[in-house]
Amino acid sequence: MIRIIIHGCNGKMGKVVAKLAAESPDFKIVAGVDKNISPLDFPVYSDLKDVKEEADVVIDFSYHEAVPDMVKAALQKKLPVVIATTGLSEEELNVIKDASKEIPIFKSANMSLGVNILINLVKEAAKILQQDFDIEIIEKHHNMKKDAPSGTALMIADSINQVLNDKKEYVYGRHTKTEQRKPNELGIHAVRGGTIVGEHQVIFAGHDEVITISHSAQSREIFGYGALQAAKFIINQKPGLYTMEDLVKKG
Ligand SMILES: NC(=O)c1ccc[n+]([C@@H]2O[C@H](COP(=O)([O-])OP(=O)(O)OC[C@H]3O[C@@H](n4cnc5c(N)ncnc54)[C@H](O)[C@@H]3O)[C@@H](O)[C@H]2O)c1
Ligand SMILES: O=C(O)C1=N[C@H](C(=O)O)CCC1
Repeated sequence: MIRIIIHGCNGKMGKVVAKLAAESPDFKIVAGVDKNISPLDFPVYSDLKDVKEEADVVIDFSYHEAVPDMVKAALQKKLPVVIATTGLSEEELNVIKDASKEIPIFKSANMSLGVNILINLVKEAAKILQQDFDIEIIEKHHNMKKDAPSGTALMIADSINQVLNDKKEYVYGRHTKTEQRKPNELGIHAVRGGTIVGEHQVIFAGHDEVITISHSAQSREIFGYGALQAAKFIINQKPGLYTMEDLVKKG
């Protein structure tokens, strides 16, 4: 049985992870950490460094500013970490990279299998269509989401640039009255409203034809399930920074 500490346990995703873990014989939540220490079915602390329970892994769905201290505490405790939180700054990402020299860290802006398959399809399409098609990404999420654009939209954009030798320049939420679109632009647009779980559309627009590759999350459970699979994977790895690609490759 894998013993888990949930960082961000009182949030929407923290609660989904706790529910899925409680339904499985493979996982046990031994403690939670949140700045909101409302009681749950397991002990809740305000800081990972104060957690007394023995654990095998930390799963983090919290807020970008909370991630560096969480990673430093995991490093002290020599605990592997699964990071799902998005909106991380360069500085925060560097803390993760440094820590991954000493502990195994899994990080993905989208824990669903479907989005990771979408990324493979988008990379292939981008290679084939790069000359004649403009690429734009539209993402839609619920009105409680703090970061925009989504971590997933940025991950998709980066994967396109990876196969196109960094030739795309990101343009966020385009608004102009004087300038037309340049061919090297990659537009990224964020919509926020209601309870939308997560929608990503990658649009390849050519002359008189449009190809759209899209993913629609129908529940938060797909992210929670993916995070638990990532926890199972990361506890057996050497120190390093791992992604969904490593998990999918392993099968
Ligand atoms: N990678 C994925 O598949 C995926 C899926 C869904 C959400 N997310 C990301 O996960 C994060 C959380 O999403 P959510 O919808 O659960 O948000 P949420 O706001 O519902 O929950 C975040 C929780 O973190 C807690 N928190 C905030 N600051 C903290 C701090 N300094 N220390 C400890 N706890 C703190 C909050 O109190 C809250 O309970 C977001 O960044 C979101 O984009 C990622
Ligand atoms: O609900 C959120 O917040 C989500 N965030 C991730 C992102 O920013 O890409 C994944 C989808 C849900």
